[in-house]
Amino acid sequence: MTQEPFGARLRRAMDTRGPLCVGIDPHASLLTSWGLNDDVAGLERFTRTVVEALAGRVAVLKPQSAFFERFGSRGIAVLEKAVEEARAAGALVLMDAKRGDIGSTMGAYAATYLDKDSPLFSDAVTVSPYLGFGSLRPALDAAEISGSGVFVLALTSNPEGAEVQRATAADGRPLAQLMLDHMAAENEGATPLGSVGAVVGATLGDAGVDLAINGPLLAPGIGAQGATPADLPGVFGDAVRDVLPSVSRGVLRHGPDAAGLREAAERFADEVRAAVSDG
Ligand SMILES: O=C(O)c1cc(=O)[nH]c(=O)n1[C@@H]1O[C@H](COP(=O)(O)O)[C@@H](O)[C@H]1O
Repeated sequence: MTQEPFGARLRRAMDTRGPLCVGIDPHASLLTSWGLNDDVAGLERFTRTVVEALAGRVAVLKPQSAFFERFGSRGIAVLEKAVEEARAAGALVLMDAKRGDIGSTMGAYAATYLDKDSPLFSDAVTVSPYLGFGSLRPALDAAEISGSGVFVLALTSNPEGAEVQRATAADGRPLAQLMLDHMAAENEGATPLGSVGAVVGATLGDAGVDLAINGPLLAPGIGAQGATPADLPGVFGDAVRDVLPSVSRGVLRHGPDAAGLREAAERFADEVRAAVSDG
């Protein structure tokens, strides 16, 4: 059976479960504050708690691969299990791996995250286009085949990003705009939403670029990095309805209590709904 495209599945998940992505970022400091050891057993317990509390409720879970990779193969095994269990509970899994390389190597990353037969197969993956948008072609093609999605960095939430992303490209456009225009071309004609998303930080004040890519806009930076759901209309303007806000530490700090995690996620989703309907 052909998988329904990611954009359509995401739109439905956001409508039914609420417009929120919760990041699974097992920082050493969070493991400690949850009363866990900073080891594989702690990682496993932390991840299982988040998945059990939230995978049946939130639209998207976004594990940050680095926090699992730092434990080597046993950390990756925890990540594989989390992806499988979160998807089985109905959450879409966005693997935050931020991969980017020459096209031939990008093919191997695509096989890792976007091929149905891979143990790390996810609903979507984050990638960097700053080796040239065309270097992402293997990932874009693999996503189309498996009905998965690709989130491409455009304007990241960190202040250092601007020196690259707002630099002027050869044709006079800001580099981020050039990338967004490539994304819009990939999503042309898709309904209700394309499967190529952009990453645009919620911390930016006013994005200052044209965000009409007909695809989802992942907005990290809410919570620990200082942005709030109320900032979203100012950053995204008319595109705010396609925004998928992402929160990691702002939710995770309410663990290990499952009810605390759920309440925090619900509160953020409610605040996002209110901000979007006012915006
Ligand atoms: O792609 C991302 O998710 C991402 C892009 C970006 O521009 N900024 C950003 O913070 N992120 C990720 O989003 C998460 C933010 O975590 P918190 O600041 O704890 O909510 C981290 O996993 C970051 O790696």
